[in-house]
Amino acid sequence: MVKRSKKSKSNRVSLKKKHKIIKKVKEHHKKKAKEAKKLGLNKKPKVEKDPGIPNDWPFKEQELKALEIRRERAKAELEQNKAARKERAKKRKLGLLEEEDDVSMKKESVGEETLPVSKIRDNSERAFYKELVKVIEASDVILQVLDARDPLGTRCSDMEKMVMKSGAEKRLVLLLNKIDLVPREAAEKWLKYLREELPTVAFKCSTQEQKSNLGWKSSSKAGKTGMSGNSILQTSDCLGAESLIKLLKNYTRSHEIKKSITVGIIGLPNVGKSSLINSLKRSHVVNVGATPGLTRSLQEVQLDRNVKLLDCPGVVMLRSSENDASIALRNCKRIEKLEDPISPVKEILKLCPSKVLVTLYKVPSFDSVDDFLHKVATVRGRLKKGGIVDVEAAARIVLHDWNQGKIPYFTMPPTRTEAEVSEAKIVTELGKEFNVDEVYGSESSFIGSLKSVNEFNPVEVPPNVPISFDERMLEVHDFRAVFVF
Ligand SMILES: Nc1nc2c(ncn2[C@@H]2O[C@H](COP(=O)(O)OP(=O)(O)OP(=O)(O)O)[C@@H](O)[C@H]2O)c(=O)[nH]1
Repeated sequence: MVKRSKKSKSNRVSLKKKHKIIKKVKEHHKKKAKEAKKLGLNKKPKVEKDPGIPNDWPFKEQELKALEIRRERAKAELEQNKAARKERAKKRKLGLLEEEDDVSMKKESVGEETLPVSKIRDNSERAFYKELVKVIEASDVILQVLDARDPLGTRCSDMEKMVMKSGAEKRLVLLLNKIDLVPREAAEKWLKYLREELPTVAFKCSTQEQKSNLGWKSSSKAGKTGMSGNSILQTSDCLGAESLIKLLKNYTRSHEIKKSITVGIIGLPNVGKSSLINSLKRSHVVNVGATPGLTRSLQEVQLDRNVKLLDCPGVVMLRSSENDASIALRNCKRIEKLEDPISPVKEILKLCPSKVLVTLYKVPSFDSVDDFLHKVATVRGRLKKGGIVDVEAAARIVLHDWNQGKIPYFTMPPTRTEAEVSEAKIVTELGKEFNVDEVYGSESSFIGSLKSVNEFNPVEVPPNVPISFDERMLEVHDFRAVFVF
């Protein structure tokens, strides 16, 4: 055996000693386990076994059958709920289900009497209408946002009447939004036309995605640097914010007694009300999206010490009896909810030269709306099960493009009749309150730098007439009656 040096500090031991230790530890554990067993310490608690139905019970057979039926029923109910959930999720994905429908489902589950879906939608539209009334009531200045592509078609005469009726001290201002989508000639003519009736400002909302620090393009810079039409169209910055704020400040100053004002923002769905608020606030404070009806209730945003903004939902019951397609083309209905998306596309084909659509969708020439949609569906790969082309999906794509400005179009103001000319008056007093000359002067620079018709060849379409509310809603809600809350 190797003798260990007395100086060595190593812990190495001989194998004999190591095995002896292992053996001892094993014996110790064994002894402990034996003792624990004796005391009953490591016994697992016994699970009470279900004795089941005693064999000698006379009704055992019937009871087993009833049990089986109950089990089957519970299983079927689970399956049913699962299928209903799947169906609802599918509908929600397609945008066919509203929150109210969910509410009705919940009510159904607790056994309450439920309303038909159409009635629920009616009620939701009335709720939006009530929000609109609240916004008008609470505001000093009401900004009606119009889509510059079709300002008359996105004007709502009933909303304007509501403002007029709600008080002599309320002021209505028009805001021509999305000017980046129209040629300079149209923007200028529309501004002149609308300014004959009401103070009107031109605007382009910021379309930036970031949460804060949304850009503003100063109107003076746009003019001085001679920004080309191209750069104006490409910039995602907001244009016209300075002029609008100047206009509001002028109004605040002209009413010395009143230091702060509330500005209600109203307009048809999708004209850009929420985008306007975000652009002014320079951050995403309210939700924005290409879906009409995104804003569902009144929202308050404090712009600064003197100005409070109120965002209003745009969906109200609109008179759609004469032409559903025209409502769809004004971007007032959810495209996913349209029962017939093909009719509005038919209208688009009537308005647009086929050359424009062939180039835009990269399809061969077509001879009918069905042919066009078949070709679009094939090019875009919209196929149903079994490889059948999905014409409706193609129609929805075209409608989206129309509403988002991918199919460029614009309108020109109609010539006023003699009666209208005498009616249309520049409300000089109103103009003074807002000091419009100063404001209009500052915005002319960026209007001048918009693209001209020849530069991007948009399609000129006839302007629509202003839209009204559905009479059914007006019957129920007399304006004065609704103002009493
Ligand atoms: N090109 C362009 N698009 C804009 C402009 N302003 C808004 N949009 C787009 O228009 C769509 C609708 O904007 P929203 O601000 O959600 O419209 P809204 O009026 O609040 O809509 P509702 O909530 O349905 O009442 C969005 O896709 C915006 O990006 C603009 O000045 N130019």
